Amino acid sequence: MSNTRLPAPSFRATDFQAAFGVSRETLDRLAAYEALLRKWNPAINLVARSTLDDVWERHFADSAQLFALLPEGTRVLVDLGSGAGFPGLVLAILGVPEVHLIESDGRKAAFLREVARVTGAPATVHAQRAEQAEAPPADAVSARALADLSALLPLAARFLRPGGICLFPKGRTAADELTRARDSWTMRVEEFPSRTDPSGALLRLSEIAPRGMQIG
Ligand SMILES: C[S@@+](CC[C@H](N)C(=O)[O-])C[C@H]1O[C@@H](n2cnc3c(N)ncnc32)[C@H](O)[C@@H]1O
Repeated sequence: MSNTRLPAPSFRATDFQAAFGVSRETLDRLAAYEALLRKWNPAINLVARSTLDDVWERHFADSAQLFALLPEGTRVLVDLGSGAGFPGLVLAILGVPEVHLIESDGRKAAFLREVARVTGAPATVHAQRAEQAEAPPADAVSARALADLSALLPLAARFLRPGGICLFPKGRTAADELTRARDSWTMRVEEFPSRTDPSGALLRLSEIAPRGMQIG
């Protein structure tokens, strides 16, 4: 995918295509996803109504920008607290081969299954809490807007293979969350600017281990 800056405002499908260089087929799958989101949202509140007219930027582009941060050869991605599918389901549509979406709300999980069915995305939905769900060892774990880093890391550690990485988009609290998390965890931290949230940061964490334990 190319890495041009996002145009604004009124960011639409054509802008998404220009920004990420995706194929016509991928764009069509995302358009089908958007249509389902609009259809289901009034009944089950998948995303804030105020963001529905801005899905291509606030949700699709915000998720898609993580694709370029995945290590080469990433096969299995586990997305925690997927909600309406951000970022995990977008990353499956963009080409991650095996994505596991973990979402404890049964109605949201049903929506995720329907989007995966309609778009053919390689996503398996687990209608369970992340504390209980099982998935194959993950090359990468993602989560957006689920929890503070100190709560996220033990959840992510349940799924990560040795040497796996975490991708967490964070808002302006990123630095404070990192400081607190470092009390209990050692990790390599890389921070990238968010292309959709000027006050946010994309955290890529690797070499993650509880303090006092050797890295696997
Ligand atoms: C604030 S929403 C964020 C959804 C999505 N990641 C996004 O950014 O749009 C958090 C989601 O996580 C789910 N959730 C909360 N705790 C969870 C847990 N322990 N395991 C799995 N899902 C959980 C909620 O049902 C909700 O859909």
